[in-house]
Amino acid sequence: MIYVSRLEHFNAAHKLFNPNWSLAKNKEVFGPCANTNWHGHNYELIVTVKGKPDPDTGFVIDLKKLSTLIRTHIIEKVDHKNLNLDVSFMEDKLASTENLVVEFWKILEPRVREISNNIAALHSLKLYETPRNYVEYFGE
Ligand SMILES: Nc1nc2c(c(=O)[nH]1)N=C([C@H](O)[C@H](O)COP(=O)(O)OP(=O)(O)OP(=O)(O)O)CN2
Repeated sequence: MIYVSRLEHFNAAHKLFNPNWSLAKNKEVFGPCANTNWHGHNYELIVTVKGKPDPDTGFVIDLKKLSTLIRTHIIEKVDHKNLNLDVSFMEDKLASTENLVVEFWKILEPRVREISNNIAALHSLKLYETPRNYVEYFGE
């Protein structure tokens, strides 16, 4: 099994805010991340796909196609956006890195199979919110 990865980038604004709590409790739990007027991050998304190389191409997946897929279905939806206000798949969800990566998985998983003619499968997503904070998701 070979693991093939593509790195993409976006920046976005958000705040961590639980609408069921008071502002004071949100500030206590989330600190500056609950800032009323938002804050921003430069996110890095690493998409890893697994499979066996196609004997005709030597590719598990064409990385150009994978990049186009990620850009079309994820990056264009979130880049230079407010994750709390502008992104339909984050509606009614806390804009944490964990919740983002789960929504990204739901979007990418079936499409990776489709563009690879079922040769490849999504293996993991790694999302950096800051250079020191990241989450990984394997779809379980
Ligand atoms: N489990 C999670 N914890 C936190 C998340 C998250 O998405 N999942 N998010 C945040 C804040 O949004 C943000 O990441 C915090 O930013 P910041 O404190 O600037 O990030 P760093 O830790 O990298 O900065 P330092 O300079 O190292 O303090 C908080 N928690």
